[in-house]
Amino acid sequence: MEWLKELNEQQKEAVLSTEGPLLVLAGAGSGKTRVITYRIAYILSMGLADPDNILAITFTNKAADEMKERIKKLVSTKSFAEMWVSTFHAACARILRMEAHNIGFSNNFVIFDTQDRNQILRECFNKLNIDTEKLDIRYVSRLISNYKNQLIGPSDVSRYSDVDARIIEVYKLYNKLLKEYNAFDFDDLLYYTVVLFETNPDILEKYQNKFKYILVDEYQDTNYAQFYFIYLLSQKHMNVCVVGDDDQSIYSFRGANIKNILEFEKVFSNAKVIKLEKNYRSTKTILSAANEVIKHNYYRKSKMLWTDNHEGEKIFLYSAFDEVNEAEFVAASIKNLIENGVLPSQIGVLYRTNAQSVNFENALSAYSVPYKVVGALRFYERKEIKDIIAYLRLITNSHDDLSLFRIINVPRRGIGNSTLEKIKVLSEEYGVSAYTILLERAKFDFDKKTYEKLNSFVSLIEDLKAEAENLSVSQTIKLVLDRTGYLESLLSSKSEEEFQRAKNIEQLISAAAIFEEENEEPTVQNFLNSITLSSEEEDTQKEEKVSLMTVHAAKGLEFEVVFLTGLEEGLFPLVRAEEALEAEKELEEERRLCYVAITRAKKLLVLTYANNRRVFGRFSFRQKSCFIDEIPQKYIQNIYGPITKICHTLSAGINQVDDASISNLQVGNKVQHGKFGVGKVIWLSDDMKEVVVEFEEIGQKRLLLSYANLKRIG
Ligand SMILES: Nc1ncnc2c1ncn2[C@@H]1O[C@H](COP(=O)(O)OP(=O)(O)OP(=O)(O)O)[C@@H](O)[C@H]1O
Ligand SMILES: [Mg+2]
Repeated sequence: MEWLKELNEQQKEAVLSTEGPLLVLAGAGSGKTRVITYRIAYILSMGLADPDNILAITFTNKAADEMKERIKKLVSTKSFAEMWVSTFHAACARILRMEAHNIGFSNNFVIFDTQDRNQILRECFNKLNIDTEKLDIRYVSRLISNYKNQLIGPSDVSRYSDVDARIIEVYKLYNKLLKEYNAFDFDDLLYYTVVLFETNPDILEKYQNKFKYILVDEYQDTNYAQFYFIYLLSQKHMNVCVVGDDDQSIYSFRGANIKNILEFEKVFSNAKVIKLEKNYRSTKTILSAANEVIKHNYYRKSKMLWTDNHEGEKIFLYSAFDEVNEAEFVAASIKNLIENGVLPSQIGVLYRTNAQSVNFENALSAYSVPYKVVGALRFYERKEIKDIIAYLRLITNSHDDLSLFRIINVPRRGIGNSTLEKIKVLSEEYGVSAYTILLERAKFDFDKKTYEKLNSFVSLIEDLKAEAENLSVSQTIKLVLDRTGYLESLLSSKSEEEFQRAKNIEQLISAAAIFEEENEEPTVQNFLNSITLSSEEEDTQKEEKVSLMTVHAAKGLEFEVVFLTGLEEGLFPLVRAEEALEAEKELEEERRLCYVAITRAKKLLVLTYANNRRVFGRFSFRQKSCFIDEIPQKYIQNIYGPITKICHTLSAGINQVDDASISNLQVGNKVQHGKFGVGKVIWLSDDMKEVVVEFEEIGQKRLLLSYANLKRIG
């Protein structure tokens, strides 16, 4: 285990203290995620447990994949597929796939996403004759979600809060419908897993025995249901290790409860607590700025965080005329950084709200900079993809009415609204699924024409069901496309939009093929499971692209260069400082968000704000964010144009060379660059900061060594 040397003393202690409850409470970039990764590797290497005895929880699916990859690099010859490294949701879905029949669902349930949920809620409002003008669906949606996160069922609500009786009615009906559809929403996955454990002690015991070691990353953002899930599971072996940072708790609006981390020692008596104080990620300047900002929060455990890293460049501050100019500045600067060898994937553009992305998208396109918007326009939420998925869902679970109504007339089959209404009414009257009504269609008085149409729809679905049994996921999708004429109807249209849709479907088939390769049990059902869970974040592409994302989505990530944008009062912080007396807690959460944002940057942090911004199409005058003023002036350098013009300043600030293979680079070495390909070093500056490479394809380029991510290959 040579790699234990890659840990400092405190990290090593956290990795080696495998038995008993452990809390690692530490600031950003101090190696918490590394501790979890190495701890798993250590447990496996020491033979303390098999991969299937481990449950590790990460905040996103992407983080789970990365963690698995890293563990594989540290330990070899183990059956990794058995190891549970996933989000809470995915872990619960996996348990319910095997156990849901114990609580009145069937194991082939479907998972409804947020859109599905709102549609079902609309249905509930209709049925209960509630006016959506008077009661906001999104409000009720959030409320129900909050209840579930706190493990409060419909019949318990009135005990906990003084809530409108209609909301309780909606909650009850909503749950009833989901059960009829044999579906869970995201919150249900946790809620019902806990219900399962509480009502079936033998099943709980089975999983308690199985998971000898439990590890949770980003513990500060767990909600009550998640805490309780971990609590129940860990009661047998008590080997539960959680890592987190109270300063980075940013999901309270989704029910996350910071108490979980602050009271860990109370709940798990004898818990060991380890603090990590050394930051490995950021320059001294960036870390100091982050420390200064977070110091303004009153409700926090004070922490020390220091770094051995270089002073680094000052933090750049750009004051833009308006949001268009801000985006232009960011795009021009990025273009220049990339030309100087910074990999696009090492650049992050962060903003407070999703709506801000559009300006950056436009500007980056204009500068031909490749980018991806992380977390927005989710692939699996596009219409055509949802249509095909609805077919797959219906094939695996014909009681899924939501999917049935989605596609019964897609592509058009001439089944009119009045027929659909009639089917709905009948299914309610008889208390069966809509598909059952279709199967029994002869018993009801559909007119002849409609009857024929229903006939052919049912035989289509029945044929698909029968044939799909022996097919892989991608083959099943192709079968659906073929039999329904879905793709044909898109391709026959000449519009660009339809063409794009066809392209997206192609991508879905590729995604299915990848799924088949990577999974042990690549059934259609497992595929559906995995995509519904990953659609909350989208990052299937691994190409070289600049990342645009909200600060929330950036949690746990790191970039060489971070642009933190829209730093204006009323935007970031989203609450106004002067209203902060009552909104004190909200302002503190905004400040934690700002702390998360700043600490994503390794070498360079660029802050921007606009003096004018169009809000609902109208120009409004903006004031710069109070957070900017919380960073001492000595760390800040105002700049007045794109980073282009001051590239040499930038290079002067970057005197750190990361990669050992590059640190003793010499003229004549062969190197590889992410974008420019293979080349030969023909000049090196005395201070080893700059290098000129003769690339085979594009000729000479002058690069900043610490940014260029060159790999020596000869
Ligand atoms: N002992 C170490 N030696 C060298 N590099 C380290 C060490 N520990 C952590 N790092 C590096 O520091 C960076 C931050 O580590 P990591 O992401 O684990 O921190 P974290 O505490 O989880 O951060 P966050 O709070 O943002 O989630 C990573 O690039 C990691 O590889
Ligand atoms: Mg982390």
